Amino acid sequence: MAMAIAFPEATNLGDGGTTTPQQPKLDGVSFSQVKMQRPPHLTDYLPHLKTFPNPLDQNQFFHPSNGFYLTTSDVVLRQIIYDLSSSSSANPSQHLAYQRAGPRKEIFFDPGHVRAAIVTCGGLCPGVNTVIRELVVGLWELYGVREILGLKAGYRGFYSMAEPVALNPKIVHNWHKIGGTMLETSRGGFDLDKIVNAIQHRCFNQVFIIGGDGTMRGAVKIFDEIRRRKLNVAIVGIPKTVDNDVGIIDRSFGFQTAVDMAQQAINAAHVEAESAVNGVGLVKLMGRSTGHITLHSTLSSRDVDCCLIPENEFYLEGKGGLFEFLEHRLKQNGHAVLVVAEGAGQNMIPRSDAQKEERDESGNPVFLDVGGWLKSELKKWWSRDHPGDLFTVKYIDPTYMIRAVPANATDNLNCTLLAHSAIHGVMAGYTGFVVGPVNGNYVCMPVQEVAEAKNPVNTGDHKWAWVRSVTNQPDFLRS
Ligand SMILES: Nc1ncnc2c1ncn2[C@@H]1O[C@H](COP(=O)(O)OP(=O)(O)OP(=O)(O)O)[C@@H](O)[C@H]1O
Ligand SMILES: O=P(O)(O)OC[C@H]1O[C@](O)(CO)[C@@H](O)[C@@H]1O
Ligand SMILES: [Mg+2]
Repeated sequence: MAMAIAFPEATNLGDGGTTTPQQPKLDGVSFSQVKMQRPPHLTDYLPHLKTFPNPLDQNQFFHPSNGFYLTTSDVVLRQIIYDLSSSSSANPSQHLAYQRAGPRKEIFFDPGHVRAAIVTCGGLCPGVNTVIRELVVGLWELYGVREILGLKAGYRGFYSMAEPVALNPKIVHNWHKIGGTMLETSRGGFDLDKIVNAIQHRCFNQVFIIGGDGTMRGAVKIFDEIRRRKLNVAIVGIPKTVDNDVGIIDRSFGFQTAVDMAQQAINAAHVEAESAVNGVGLVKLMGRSTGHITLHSTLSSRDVDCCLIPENEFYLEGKGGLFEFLEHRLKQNGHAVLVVAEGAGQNMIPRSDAQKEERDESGNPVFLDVGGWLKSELKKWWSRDHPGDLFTVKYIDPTYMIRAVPANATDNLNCTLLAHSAIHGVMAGYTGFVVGPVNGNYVCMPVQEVAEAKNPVNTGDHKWAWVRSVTNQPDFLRS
């Protein structure tokens, strides 16, 4: 259950500020223990900015009701799970809270003078085009913004020769049905000075940055430099990661679509394995440092015999190893399905010194193909231990097929709410922030905090325990 609490009007909600006049209590939690993770605001360094009434007041189709506009006292608690035995160390002494995302009665931009920029960075993810579409339509329809520019091909689009594209609702109207990013994306090309100079020279005053963990680390630097130069420019990040490796938020958009798409590969692997004598279906799924796609695909499919993720090291030979497990499973069922995340098992794959150093343009390590390596190890093992017996490994690597698709309905809705959260937040003067769902409610969080937060699979929790009991796979803890 979400715990969005409306405080009585707070007197001091500055960075780390926590005081409220009446110190109310909720189920034994004193509000004085709440620590606001307040997003930065333009007035932190431009204290005399003018405010404007929210144009939603004048919207001819919609009349804001009581409570429609949020204030600084509308917050969402980060933690909603507690152990009521008071001595437990699971309970924090302070409760982190984020500002709820949504429209504010007063805004800090004259919509007629807004020049908004949208950029997409990093790998593709289902729903990127939906976010762009909803940013454009939302800025245009809700606030009457008319200058919206799409930058081409990631961060380098700020300063490259490619001219930004003028966007309007007509141009973007069916983008939510298209996979990829119509603005194009790229890795690398982060040149801080050139980017911030370009923001100044092109007179952008709202910058919407859609990207993953690397992109958010870049957004922190852009925000810091904008603040250092005291520019009236709001920066907002919208987390995009098919791997679901960004922390704090419940889930990143596009992730569920990717899990849906992965089912097709797992089903095919299952059919191939079942139709062979001693058949193994092997599927490799995306997940550089986190195994969320692999884990969720395993739990959704129920045809998976073993799920291998980067957070849980595995080994092949000996007691409790993968080969011993497969030996039993093949004897029992005649077939088995393995699903492996691309970042799993990387330490076991032999590689040259040059391969160890290899990085992509953004500085991410380049992985070797764990699926291809596993397939060859499985074949070696079988011919060594069962010479002459039939054995088949069918390896399926759907790679980009799970992310180069339009978002499903759930992800599309998430994209819409994210875009609207970003627009309302920026209009309200927030900057250096990221929007996302926390405990089911959309919030504005400091970009610095999100850029530092990771989201590994917790192999100590019940979800991973459930994977183990669904598959009965070994825990790979050498005894
Ligand atoms: N520490 C950093 N500082 C500044 N810029 C960065 C940093 N890390 C990455 N970037 C830039 O952010 C952009 C995207 O980074 P990256 O390729 O790692 O993808 P990402 O945003 O993490 O998305 P994903 O991993 O989900 O595809 C690139 O332009 C890269 O140069
Ligand atoms: O080949 P590209 O476009 O660099 O992207 C591949 C990577 O992007 C991701 O989808 C997201 O980081 C990873 O799962 C994958 O390793
Ligand atoms: Mg990344």
